[in-house]
Amino acid sequence: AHFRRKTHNLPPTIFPTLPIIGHLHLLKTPIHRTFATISAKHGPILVIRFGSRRVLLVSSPSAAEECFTKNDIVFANRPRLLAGKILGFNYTSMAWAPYGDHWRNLRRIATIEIFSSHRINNFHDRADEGRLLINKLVSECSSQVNLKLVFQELTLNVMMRMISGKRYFNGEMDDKEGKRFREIAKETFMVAGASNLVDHLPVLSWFGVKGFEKRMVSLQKKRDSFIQDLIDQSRNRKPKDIKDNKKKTMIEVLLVLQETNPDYYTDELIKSFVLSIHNGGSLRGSYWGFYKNIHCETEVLVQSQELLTAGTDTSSTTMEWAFSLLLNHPDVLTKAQNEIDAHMMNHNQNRLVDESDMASLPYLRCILNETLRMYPAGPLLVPHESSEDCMVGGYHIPRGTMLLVNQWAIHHDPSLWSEPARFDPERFQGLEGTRDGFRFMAFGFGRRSCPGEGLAMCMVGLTLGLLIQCFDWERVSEEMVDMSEGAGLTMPKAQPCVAKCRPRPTMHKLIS
Ligand code: HEM
Repeated sequence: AHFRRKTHNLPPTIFPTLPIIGHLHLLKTPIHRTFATISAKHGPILVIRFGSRRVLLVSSPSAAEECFTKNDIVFANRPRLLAGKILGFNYTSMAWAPYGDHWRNLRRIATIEIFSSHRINNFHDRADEGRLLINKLVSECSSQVNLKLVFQELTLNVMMRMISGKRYFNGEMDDKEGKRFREIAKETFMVAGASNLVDHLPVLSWFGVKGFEKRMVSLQKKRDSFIQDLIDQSRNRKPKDIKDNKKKTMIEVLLVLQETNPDYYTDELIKSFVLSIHNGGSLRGSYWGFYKNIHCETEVLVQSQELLTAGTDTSSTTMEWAFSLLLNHPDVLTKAQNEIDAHMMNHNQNRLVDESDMASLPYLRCILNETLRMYPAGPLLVPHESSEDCMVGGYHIPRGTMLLVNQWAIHHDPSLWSEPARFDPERFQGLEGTRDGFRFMAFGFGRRSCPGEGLAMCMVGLTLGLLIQCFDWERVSEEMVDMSEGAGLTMPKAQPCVAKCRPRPTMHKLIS
């Protein structure tokens, strides 16, 4: 059943709404699919309840457009969820900060000091990580390659090199510090796994919730002290690095700012900044735990996020989906290989692709866009919250409403895409960039959209380009790669992508 509350002109809702938990009982994983089914039945603008929290669920381009254009400032706030309090440094990190001066300043620093193309180009070498990856694959080629691990380690190395100049996987850092980092990463996975409780909602007890909170707090302490150590080390190294402007790490950039304004650029701020950057896309939560929190208020939604694995999570998951699609569509893989070969031939060059080639490889970009359409790493974006009353689709939306934009539903709407379930990179031919109005926006839109977009596209594009250029790839058996989505809000693959590769004969010289 479905009705409209004419009196207040609120959007339609759905029945039944249960006491305390609201509509939480309806939520089955993968949650973006459940929401898409609900919206297809009841409409693209709906109000549902997560316990006491009012949630606006939007799943059409025109409604999304209204939220992120005329109402962009109103929705630029974030809801205060438990994870934001604990992992988001009491709501001071970029992703969790309420809309206001502090958030604006973080975004401004990030835009200029971290994500400007000048900085992205000068941060510690992603191409170098690419080459190390090729070496690793050449030596592992005889056996099957677990691409999930390969991509996770690569993106962790890239992000940590950018942040602190260090790499922690495969190589030099097999010391105490590397071990500590890898342990934190592992624990993050465990906490993430343990808290994926949506299936067990009815049996959750207050103790379960408290136990989880305790684990998050303890994990956060370890991350905090890890980053503090990195800051202290950088502080000791600083004078000589400052001169070498090009090779400054992110921590060093922030330490220079600390000198000019120590009261604002405290170590706390640097830590929250580092973690929210590192956290990258996973702010939307690599998973959400929904619980019935009987004890406290009637707050029932807890969004959790990974930190140390997370900035990497969105990018590495995107790489994994892209590669799985390519393994299942060898014709597309060959076409991408031909494009890279032709590009090199046209320029009379015999070298590995680098980021500067990306603009000349439109088909590779189509593959990325089509991957992000089918498997957007933030299928529901990150939750927003309205800071004032506003109107969407002619409905009245009260202040304090949490906004979820189901971009997965928009990306799979058959009235917007022909055969949405088909992998068809050609459909993006001619599109420059990563946005197609409001029907395709894998990085969000407006003030709160992803600041890491440029970096992510470089990192994912370069990695795929190198692997396609250097190796021939095959599935491990006749069977197609399993494409099921695991439980979680960053759209993880249920099964890790495993493949076989062989260096291409024409590339032997270059990669040996
Ligand atoms: C393929 C990779 C990625 C995808 C698909 C992605 C997507 C997104 C999306 C959909 C949002 C939420 C937008 C909204 O709230 O409406 C977001 C936010 C964010 N992303 Fe990304 N992202 C990716 C990679 C990264 C990387 C590599 C970084 C950092 C290095 C990053 C940093 C952030 C931050 C800090 C926010 C929060 C911004 C704010 O609240 O002001 N992302 N991302």
